[in-house]
Amino acid sequence: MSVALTQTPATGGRFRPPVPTPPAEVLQAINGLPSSTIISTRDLGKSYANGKPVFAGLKIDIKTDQRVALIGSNGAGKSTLLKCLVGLLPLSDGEIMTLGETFRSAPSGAQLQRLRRQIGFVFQHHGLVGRQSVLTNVIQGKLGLPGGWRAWHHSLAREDWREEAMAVLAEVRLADKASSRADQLSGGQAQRIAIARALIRKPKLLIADEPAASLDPAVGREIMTIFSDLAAEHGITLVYTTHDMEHALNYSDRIIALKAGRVHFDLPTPMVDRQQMEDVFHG
Ligand SMILES: Nc1ncnc2c1ncn2[C@@H]1O[C@H](COP(=O)(O)OP(=O)(O)OP(=O)(O)O)[C@@H](O)[C@H]1O
Repeated sequence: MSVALTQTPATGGRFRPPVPTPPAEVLQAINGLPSSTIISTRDLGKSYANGKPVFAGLKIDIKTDQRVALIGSNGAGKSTLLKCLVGLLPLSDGEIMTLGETFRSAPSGAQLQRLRRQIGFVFQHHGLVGRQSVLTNVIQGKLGLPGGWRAWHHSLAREDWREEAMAVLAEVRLADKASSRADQLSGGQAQRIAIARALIRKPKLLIADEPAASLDPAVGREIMTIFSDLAAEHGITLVYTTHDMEHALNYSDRIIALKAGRVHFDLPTPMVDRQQMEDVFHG
């Protein structure tokens, strides 16, 4: 415990070797977070068909309501890990518990369905249907939920879903675009709609893979602010990948760094200094 608590917070410290993860009660005391676990992994390993391990022996525990930045240089395995955690990619080794579903290799069909109902996804490319309206795109976030066939078009949707869609559009400050075609939006606006489409599922867990990577710096900061604020406001656990140090430092409660197939550090964000970050990307 003393190792973690004596780390120099924030900027400018000298490089130190990988730091052990503080115990759960220390993380909780620092962040004031509840202690229920939303994701827990044991000895997690993943190799693709070429056999080369992307990572091995990973142990990660994520508590509810945390905003977690998963960082690492290109090819470090961030996207692979994120997809494994939610059952979108099969594991090679180990075990995962996500949202109460425990699986090895891959979740069962029923587990996957339960997971998908509780998770919102946002990817680097927004994946909106360009020729459809913003309102329809947001309502399509309900696909896969009970009665989800009504989400194919806003004209089929239940009245309360249309109201929910307008409410989440207001939260991303784009209610005035509800009837615009999605292909008439800027990249930043489209990503805000993708966030609204994830939020309408009322997810417990929001997964975002490089959500700001293809946006210019100012718009990227705006998107990260929306993510971080909405997750905190709605009590949604947010796990996002980034290779932007500022996006990791400014919008998370906790940073997990992957390097050379291992967890290089796993710390509350205020305890991470810039030199440690530099070492992840350039060391
Ligand atoms: N479908 C695949 N088949 C084989 N190898 C893959 C596949 N997807 C990813 N990889 C390899 O796995 C490693 C990790 O890739 P991954 O995309 O998870 O990293 P990342 O940290 O998200 O990278 P980036 O920041 O560039 O997106 C890389 O070496 C990549 O080439």
